[in-house]
Amino acid sequence: MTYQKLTSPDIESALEQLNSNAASHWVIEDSKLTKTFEFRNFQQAFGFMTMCALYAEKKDHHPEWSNVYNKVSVQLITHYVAGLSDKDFDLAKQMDVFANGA
Ligand SMILES: C[C@H](O)[C@H](O)[C@H]1CNC2=NC(N)=NC(=O)C2=N1
Repeated sequence: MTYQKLTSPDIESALEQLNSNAASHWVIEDSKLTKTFEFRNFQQAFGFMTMCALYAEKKDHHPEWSNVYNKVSVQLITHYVAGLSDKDFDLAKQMDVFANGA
């Protein structure tokens, strides 16, 4: 996994692939890969965040996010390249896996 900045066409195809998975609605906002996850309650939301946090630390790639009760708003960007990289799409995909299992 590299810190290579993705070009616009790269991002388009990576986004299409990511959103082809069930119930996934990632969008690009302010050049960041974003999604708001909604859970049954705070416990489910925080469980999701815990799993993501451990994964993010292992991968050394961290989300910008905020939580209000059952909602977790996520913004992914690779600061190192001031844009998106494969690392953002890898983390997004894994977040979808954790959310569906929550
Ligand atoms: C030193 C360390 O590898 C870097 O600061 C990592 C840590 N986590 C990171 N997370 C994100 N989202 N972008 C980065 O550029 C980044 N850089």
